[in-house]
Amino acid sequence: MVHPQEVDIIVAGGGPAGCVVAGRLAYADPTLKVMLIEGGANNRDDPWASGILRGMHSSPFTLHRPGIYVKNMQNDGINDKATFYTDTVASSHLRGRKSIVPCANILGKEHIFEDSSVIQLFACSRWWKQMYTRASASDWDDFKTEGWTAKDLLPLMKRLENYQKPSNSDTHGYDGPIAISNGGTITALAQDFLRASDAVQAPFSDDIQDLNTSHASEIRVKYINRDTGRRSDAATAYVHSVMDVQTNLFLRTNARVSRVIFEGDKAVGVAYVPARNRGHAGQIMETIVKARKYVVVSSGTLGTPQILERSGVGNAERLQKMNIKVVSDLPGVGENYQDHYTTISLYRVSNESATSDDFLRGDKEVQKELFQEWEVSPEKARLSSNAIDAGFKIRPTEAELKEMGPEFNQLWDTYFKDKPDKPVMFGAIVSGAYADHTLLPPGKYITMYVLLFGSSSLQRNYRFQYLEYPASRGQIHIRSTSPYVEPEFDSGFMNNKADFAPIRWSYKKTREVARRMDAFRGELTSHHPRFHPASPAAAKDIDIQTAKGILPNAFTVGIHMGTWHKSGEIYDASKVHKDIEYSEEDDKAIDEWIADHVETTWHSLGTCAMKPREEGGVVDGRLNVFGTKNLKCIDLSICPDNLGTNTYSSALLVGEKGAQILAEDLGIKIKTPHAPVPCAPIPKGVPTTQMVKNAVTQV
Ligand SMILES: Cc1cc2nc3c(=O)[nH]c(=O)nc-3n(C[C@H](O)[C@H](O)[C@H](O)COP(=O)(O)OP(=O)(O)OC[C@H]3O[C@@H](n4cnc5c(N)ncnc54)[C@H](O)[C@@H]3O)c2cc1C
Repeated sequence: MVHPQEVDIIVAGGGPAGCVVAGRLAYADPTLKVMLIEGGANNRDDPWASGILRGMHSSPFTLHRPGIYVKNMQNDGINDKATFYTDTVASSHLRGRKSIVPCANILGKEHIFEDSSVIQLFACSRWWKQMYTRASASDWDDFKTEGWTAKDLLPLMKRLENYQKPSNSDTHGYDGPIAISNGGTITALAQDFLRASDAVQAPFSDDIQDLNTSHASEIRVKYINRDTGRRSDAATAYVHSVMDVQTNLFLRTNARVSRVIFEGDKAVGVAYVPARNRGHAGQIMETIVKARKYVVVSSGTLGTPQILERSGVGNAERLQKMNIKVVSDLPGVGENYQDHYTTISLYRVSNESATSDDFLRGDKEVQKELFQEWEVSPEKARLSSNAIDAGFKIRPTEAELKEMGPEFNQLWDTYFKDKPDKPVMFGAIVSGAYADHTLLPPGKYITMYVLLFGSSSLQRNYRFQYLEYPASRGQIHIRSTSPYVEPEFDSGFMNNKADFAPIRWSYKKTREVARRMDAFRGELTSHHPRFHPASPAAAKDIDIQTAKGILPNAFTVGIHMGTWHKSGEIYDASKVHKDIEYSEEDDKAIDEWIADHVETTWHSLGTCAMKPREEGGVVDGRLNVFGTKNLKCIDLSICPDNLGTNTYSSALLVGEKGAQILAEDLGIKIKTPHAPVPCAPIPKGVPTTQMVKNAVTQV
């Protein structure tokens, strides 16, 4: 079908929030013409976008299979499912290193990763993209905006979920389009992790995503449909579902929105360009689409401010330097960038442990077995999970707080202390090495993945932090009117020395958990701090007995670097572990390791903040861009404050809230339940893209 040149609503950007807005509005009113314009490819029928629907017989790698996610994270110059934003500014505390923030570039954005729901960890966006966590109630209350408290938002949180796990909490929804479950098989290592977590005072809970729990462990919950074993992504759930049953939702992919078109201060359409500028002798060839009612910019924390600036909405002085006509002078556009920190450390586990290592290494026999398992019973297959099956949220104890120093304690007192629902750290176990397997010795691994919410540099919209650490605010701005020119990006990453303390704490804490696991067989020394060899804290690698089990016929086990490797102790099931004691020198080694390896967590938010205009705000509580008409921003860029969570659920929620607001403005009603989500099982010979839930039974 030829797309119309004029519609009622244009949604620019098909990440999770954009998919929700476009799908909800189009389904609410079949007479409303909605166009969704996405810079990346369509995830439907892409065998490598984990999370999509696809014929089951075309390739052993067809992937809506959550276990394949890592491939979408490769920064190899070929993978175009992600955009990699590199800091323009090197961090003063990372020994001059620049950080990279990946961002999905595909419909449903997952989570090219974390949607970037298609990419999420192992599923959408970042390999973590499949991970379901939710912000604490007080995170939303902290927005201090009418209509945005946790209580206001709870019905919308429920509306988006098809929560498939038993729970005693009444905060979940059960007939929404996004399926949430534990995924397929839960590894034995996850249970081992939970027992060990309990030993470090992080007790088990059946639901730590209830908006209030901040210190407990759980079996991890993911954006995976329990019945089909497939990734549950926003594009499939909200957009493809509507396009299967109605004709008023127009999807344009591989199209980059260059700017919003204004008549005076009224948004009346957008101009877009091809995603790749390879034709027309490099000239910029724009296509214009008109919007009769609204233009919604949903291009994410990194994309939305760039579109606004190219359209004349931003800091007037900055725009005038590029000869851009100013529509609204909003100095807050592109400012207030926030994120989270992440570190990972690798541990050896027993040779009998079930991990994803052989599969990820490319062992053909193992791959065949796992793919076959998925074909036969995807609902319980190992590939119907990202192998991140357990995790915890925690807060530091009094003693730990003391050790973390005065700077962190200042943040604690201001931000965390009186809000007991806020965790400081989220930790999880990956049953396998999240690492390049060509660089690892043979054997079985677990990865301890840490996500840190309690940092000063990245939670910089607290007034005391502004005052105290003005250099640490992140920002993203255009350098040119061309949509093809990379922006100027300063994530503000690790520009505050105080951030080392909580990251150091999180390394020590997860190390104690790993050491208490039954499967623990040592630390992969290359993935730990370089402690002095004589320090009692020095990492110890695999014990000789386990090493011999890996290569029983080898002659070199135990020989290393012209000397003998520092072997770990042989496993002793009855051993009572004492916490490792660290000297000042050990802490220094940890800090150097942090400086070299800490990364952002791809939880970008805040660059078009919802707060009063005089405080640098860009949108009001109804998501209208100040100084314009018929223009809204609906994505995580609108968050004025940080959210202590993997942010996909929040992006979906902001999408639901935005759809609700627009429906009210338009005088229409959101329909629930949403259109039937295309789903498996897919009978042989039936084109999968046409399948909807009801049709399955008719075949
Ligand atoms: C690799 C990775 C893994 C992740 N894993 C998880 C996870 O496991 N769990 C979790 O909760 N969160 C995860 N996240 C975070 C989560 O994906 C994001 O918070 C969420 O996607 C943000 O949604 P959004 O709608 O605000 O914007 P985005 O997801 O950024 O979507 C914006 C969309 O707009 C498109 N776009 C940008 N500019 C333009 C333009 N000019 N024209 C047209 N289109 C444009 C982009 O291609 C993108 O599809 C992950 C993120 C990444 C990057």
